[in-house]
Amino acid sequence: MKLLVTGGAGYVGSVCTAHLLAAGHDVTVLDDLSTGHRDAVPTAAAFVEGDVATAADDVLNGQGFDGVLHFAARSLVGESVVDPAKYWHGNVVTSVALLDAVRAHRVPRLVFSSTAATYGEPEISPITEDSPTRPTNPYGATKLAIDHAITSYAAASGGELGAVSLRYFNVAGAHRPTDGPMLGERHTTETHLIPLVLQVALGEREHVSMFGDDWPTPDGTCLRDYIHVDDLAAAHLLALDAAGADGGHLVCNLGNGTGFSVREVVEACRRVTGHPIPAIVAPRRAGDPAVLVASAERARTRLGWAPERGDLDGIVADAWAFAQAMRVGAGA
Ligand SMILES: NC(=O)c1ccc[n+]([C@@H]2O[C@H](COP(=O)([O-])OP(=O)(O)OC[C@H]3O[C@@H](n4cnc5c(N)ncnc54)[C@H](O)[C@@H]3O)[C@@H](O)[C@H]2O)c1
Ligand SMILES: O=c1ccn([C@@H]2O[C@H](COP(=O)(O)OP(=O)(O)O[C@H]3O[C@H](CO)[C@@H](O)[C@H](O)[C@H]3O)[C@@H](O)[C@H]2O)c(=O)[nH]1
Repeated sequence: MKLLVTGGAGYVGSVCTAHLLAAGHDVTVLDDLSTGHRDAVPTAAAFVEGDVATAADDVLNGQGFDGVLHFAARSLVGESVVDPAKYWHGNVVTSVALLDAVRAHRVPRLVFSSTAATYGEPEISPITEDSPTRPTNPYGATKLAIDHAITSYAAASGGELGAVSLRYFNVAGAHRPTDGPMLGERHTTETHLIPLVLQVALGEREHVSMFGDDWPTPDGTCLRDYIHVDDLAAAHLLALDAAGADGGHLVCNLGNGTGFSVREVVEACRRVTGHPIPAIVAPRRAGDPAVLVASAERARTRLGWAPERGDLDGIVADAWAFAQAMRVGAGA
């Protein structure tokens, strides 16, 4: 298929681009490099530097694209609380402009990066797609708004547009291609647990802070469902097929269905790196739910997806290999 990948210079988008290319698809990446990296775009992909809000229409015009995978977004929870305009414009306004371009140029498939943050504090665990959606921060609210917009555009298309929203839980790990450099998480402003813990092992920070040890969980630290980025990419390939099948809008969670605590993640990082990784207990982080674990039953039944890389040490080992490769690449 001829595919447009927005945000393909970012963490998840670059790994998915590598998988799409390996599966034989023809990929164009559209990215404004606001948080992404030009050298993360696999060389076999075409690259257009630009803002999705203003450039997507031109890129799609008359080119016969078979599908769009929309990863481009602002995605820092804390930043969304202090600067909501950046999120309502950068995520919602941008995505509506993309939907208009998809409709105008009759692109038949859309796969969207949604998030577990659309659910907010869950009432039951694991979280199914029928759980209440009550986001606790603007980031989650903007992603939920985009999901609603996609539902209405798909419904109004008379079957011309089929869409799948994939609600990722905690994406982690890195991609080891058979050729080319590793692809992984390389955020200038890093807030995610695993890369932060690994920065301690690299000697880039003295300790990791565990945000709260008095949560209602077995060891008092938060539980999250960590999913390997390669498993996530595999789901995108399946979602492309599903989006083309019968129009409409399908929403699927992507996670392993197992929660690991912050303490367990730190211990896994100690095992994998051999570094003692000092950890201190810090106050709770505002907006954090105690437990976020996915039921991915719908992705299994509707997409035929089965994650294969759920082992926490394996996920951390790939993230560690990537972190070390980046350090060597930077001349450290
Ligand atoms: N990483 C996770 O754990 C996680 C979890 C749930 C959902 N998601 C979603 O997955 C997607 C990818 O996340 P990521 O971690 O790879 O983030 P990322 O910041 O690494 O990648 C986002 C990419 O989009 C680009 N971009 C942003 N706004 C743009 C715009 N208006 N026009 C063109 N390019 C633009 C950035 O330059 C970057 O390359 C996001 O939509 C995010 O909300 C991520
Ligand atoms: O220095 C740190 C960083 C994080 N944490 C904790 O580690 C867990 C995971 O945090 P983080 O890696 O920041 O991910 P989340 O806040 O769970 O959010 C991610 O996972 C969500 C789905 O579960 C997605 O919606 C979001 O987009 C994505 O950023 C949380 O309990 C944090 O409180 C710490 O204790 N110390």
